[in-house]
Amino acid sequence: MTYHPIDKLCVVIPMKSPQRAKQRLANRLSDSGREKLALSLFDNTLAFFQQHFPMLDVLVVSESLDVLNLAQSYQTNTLFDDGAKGLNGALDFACDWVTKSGYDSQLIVPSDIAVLDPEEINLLIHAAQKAQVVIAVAKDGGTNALLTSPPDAIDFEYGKNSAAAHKHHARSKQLICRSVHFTNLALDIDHSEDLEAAVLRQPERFKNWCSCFSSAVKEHHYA
Ligand SMILES: Nc1nc2c(ncn2[C@@H]2O[C@H](COP(=O)(O)OP(=O)(O)OP(=O)(O)O)[C@@H](O)[C@H]2O)c(=O)[nH]1
Ligand SMILES: O=C(O)[C@H](O)COP(=O)(O)O
Repeated sequence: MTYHPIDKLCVVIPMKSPQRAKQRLANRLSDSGREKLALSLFDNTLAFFQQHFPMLDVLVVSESLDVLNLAQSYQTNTLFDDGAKGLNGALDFACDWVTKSGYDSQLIVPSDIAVLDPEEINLLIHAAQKAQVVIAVAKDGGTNALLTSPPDAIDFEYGKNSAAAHKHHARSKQLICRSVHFTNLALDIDHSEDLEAAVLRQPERFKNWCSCFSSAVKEHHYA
């Protein structure tokens, strides 16, 4: 098995405009609730990398100037993408920036992971020493982290069952690919059940969105 050292790594965080985020929660949260949830998860992601991985450069790609301003307050690099080509288009644009800026590797982390765990990120980076593509699989078969060396090792195909699609791309290019299943990294917040799972892990942090929870969860945690 080839040893593939990680030298210069850039973390890429895509974030759509909060106004159009968390659509799958539209039947459970008000518009301002969805916006606040998206921004709170994004802010938590920025704070996490600043606190636990200050040695890593971060790039935020978004069509929202408010999002890019918030990112700059955490001293990240920022890239405006108009969002016309969706998540994959924004990531192609970001990947181009990362490659041209001389990074050897890229770690894409969406801005809606409920609980980020430094140990899991360290394991992911460690796995990339022996694989050009490392995929942290989401609870629904999506891709919740994607570490590629070089950054443009594979095409991005985020969407339904993207973990399998990314694995397929890596295999078809004869790249070494590792899929990992981490408890925290698997939980991005898409549906109300995901918020319920998040509250079991961090009740205080997620209590503001309890209007979204089933009454059983509310009674159990906030009686
Ligand atoms: N820059 C950018 N980021 C995006 C775009 N679409 C999605 N994202 C980000 O990609 C990650 C995964 O997004 P999704 O789960 O598809 O979208 P979401 O807003 O979290 O939820 P839904 O609206 O319910 O799909 C989140 O960090 C989003 O903010 C886009 O068009 N541009
Ligand atoms: O992981 C993906 O491919 C996209 O982010 C969509 O997946 P999701 O349904 O888990 O958000």
